[in-house]
Order: sequence, then structure tokens, then C-alpha cells
Amino acid sequence: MTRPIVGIIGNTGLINDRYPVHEVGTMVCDAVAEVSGCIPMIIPPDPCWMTVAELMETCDGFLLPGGRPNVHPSEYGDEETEAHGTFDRKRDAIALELVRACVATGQPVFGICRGFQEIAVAMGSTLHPEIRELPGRRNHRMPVDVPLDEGFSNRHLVQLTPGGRFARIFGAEEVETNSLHGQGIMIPGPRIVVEGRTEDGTMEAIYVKDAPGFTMAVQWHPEHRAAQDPVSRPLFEAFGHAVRSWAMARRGAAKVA
Ligand SMILES: N[C@@H](CCC(=O)NCCCC(=O)O)C(=O)O
Repeated sequence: MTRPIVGIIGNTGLINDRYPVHEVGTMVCDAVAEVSGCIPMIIPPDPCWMTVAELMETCDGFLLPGGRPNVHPSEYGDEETEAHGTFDRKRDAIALELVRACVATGQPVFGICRGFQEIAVAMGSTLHPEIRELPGRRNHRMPVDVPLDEGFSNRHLVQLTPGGRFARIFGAEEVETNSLHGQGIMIPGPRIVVEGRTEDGTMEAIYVKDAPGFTMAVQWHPEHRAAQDPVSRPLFEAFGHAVRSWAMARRGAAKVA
């Protein structure tokens, strides 16, 4: 018997500003292992090395975590400008195709921050490169030069659709969350159901309409203190439940721990 495997799409980074690596925050892996009850497996996303079909065969579910580079604007029909910042075209290539494949098959996919934006874009949404420039919007970026725990501390309320999927998971129609992003959804795609917004109108919690599996995504970072946080914990538990159900249906219940 083996636990279900969650493929976590990695980011490209540099150790000591020069040694290239693929990386995922340890708090993301902790949340998948300790709260979702699955094996976290970091995927170096490069379409030269793997196909989405191979990934879907290897893993039972997917987590698209946060990452500094922005989804390339050509993926939603915009021109590249300086405001769009840096990109990761290899992650774009894997993640966007993976989202569409998971939506089609029902294999669970969970999006966090950049991952939320990937699910949105894969399903036809547009993004704004810097939402704080929009009228009435506040700055959703992480405060600079503060200790990590302070940067990941709660900064705003998210109002949820009463009786919706998120409200049912949290047992609440309003939750307090952190905030570490500059971009945001501008126009949601036709199948994107928006169930959570902050008071300034920023979209924070979505899922894909009529998808047969778990497609929930949040613009905040629930991986921070996931085992303790009353909002993060039920979200990662719900994801783990969906991944385990997928694994049992595929491999047979007796083979899944
Ligand atoms: N680039 C997007 C997404 C922001 C995001 O995912 N932030 C987390 C970064 C954590 C990390 O560096 O790994 C935006 O700014 O909107």
C-alpha cells in the first residue's frame, strides 16, 4: 500500500544567485504530507523532459504552488510589457496544459497564488499585471523587509459565496487570509466560478464549473501554518480527500494507504 502522490510543479531558482535549481517551498511539501496525507513529489516543469500525459500517469493529483514569475501575457491575449515582470515559460507550458487535462479528466488540481492564476488563465481568464494600480484596490503584495512569519500573516478578509464550496469547507462565509501577490484576475473565464473576494473586489477563491474533479484555487497562501490554521487545514484536507479518492478509483482501494 502506498500513499497517493501529489506532483508539485516547481519553480526555477538560483542557489547563491548562481546555481540553477528547481524548487518548492518546504511549507508546501509539509502541508501536502502532514495535512493532505499524501507524498509530495516536486516536478521540475520542462516540456523537453516530460509530457503532461506522463505526469498524470505518475501522480494522483497536482498542486500548483506560488512562484514569483508571472504567467506570460500572450497566454491570455495581452502584449508583454515591463509591468509584467519576469516569466517562466517552461512552467507555463506544463502547468496550463496540465490544468486543462485535469479539468477534462477529473484528476485533482489545487492552485495557490501563481497556481490560482494558472488555473484562471488556462480556463480563459485574463490577468492584470499590477492590481494595486486599479481604482479602489489596495496593495496585496507581501510587506518588504519583515520576518517570514510576519510576511505570511493574515492581512485581509475574504467574503465567500454563502452555501458555496469554499464556505462549506471552511464552515464560514468570511475568512481571514494572508496576501502575497501583485497580479490578479481581471476578467474570469466563462467556466471560472468566483466564490471569494476581498472588500476591494479582488478575486481570491475560484473553481472550474462542471469539472468532474477538485479544481479549487486560492490567491492567498494556505500552506503557511497549514496544520494549525483553521482556513488552511480544511482546504488541504479536502484536497487530500480528493486525491485519495482518485488514487483508490485508479489503483483499487486496497493499494492506497
Ligand atoms: N507572480 C504572481 C504570483 C505571486 C506568487 O505566487 N507569489 C508567491 C511567491 C512565492 C515564491 O517566491 O515562491 C503575482 O505576483 O501575482
